[in-house]
Amino acid sequence: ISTVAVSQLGLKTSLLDYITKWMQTYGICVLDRFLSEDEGLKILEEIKTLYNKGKFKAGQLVKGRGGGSSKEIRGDLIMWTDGTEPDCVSIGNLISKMDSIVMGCQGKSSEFTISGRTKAMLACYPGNGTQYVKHVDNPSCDGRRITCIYYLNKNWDSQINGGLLRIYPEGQDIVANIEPLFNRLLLFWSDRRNPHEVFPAYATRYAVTVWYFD
Ligand SMILES: O=C(O)CNC(=O)c1n[nH]c2ccccc2c1=O
Ligand SMILES: [Fe+2]
Repeated sequence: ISTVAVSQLGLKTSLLDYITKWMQTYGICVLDRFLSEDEGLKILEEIKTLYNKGKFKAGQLVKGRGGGSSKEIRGDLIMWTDGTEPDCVSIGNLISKMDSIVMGCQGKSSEFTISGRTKAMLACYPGNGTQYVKHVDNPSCDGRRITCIYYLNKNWDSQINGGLLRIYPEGQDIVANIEPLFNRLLLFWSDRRNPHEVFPAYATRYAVTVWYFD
């Protein structure tokens, strides 16, 4: 995570200023077309391959309507990677580009005092009506400051496929409805300022999440 990476990316400070302003004003920032179409497709292919190899494990098991354990429907499925494995090269590239913008915002606002991050969590909602109930990512000051999610879902339409992310910014009577669109990057403060939920998804829904620590 170096400033050299930022300059190599040729990131104009205007992008970093844009991110900082949105994070300060709304606590949420959406960047569309974050990578090139080709890079996005490579990441999607890597994730599908990993998923089809059965490398994802149950993120949360939810009780089916029957209530009994036999009725458990599969919830979201997840896999952790630091992007250095041979079959995660494009995911590794995504992580370093996420690092470049989050670290690039260092010093632009007191809230961006970032000292590290988690590995990347690859998540798949298998499209059987799986949802993620309203929650706060970091309700207990566990150090996570920023949630950074990259979506990979081509031609997604929440009217048909569900899977909308709805954020309820604390103290505001507005909500943010975010479609999990291909090549879209989302950042938001991980703490109580941003309770959020994922509506039931009726098509396979992929995302890559990294949490940044202060
Ligand atoms: O995919 C989204 O749009 C938002 N996603 C979330 O808020 C979210 N938050 N916390 C998690 C913890 C473990 C496994 C999956 C998750 C998860 O999808
Ligand atoms: Fe979350």
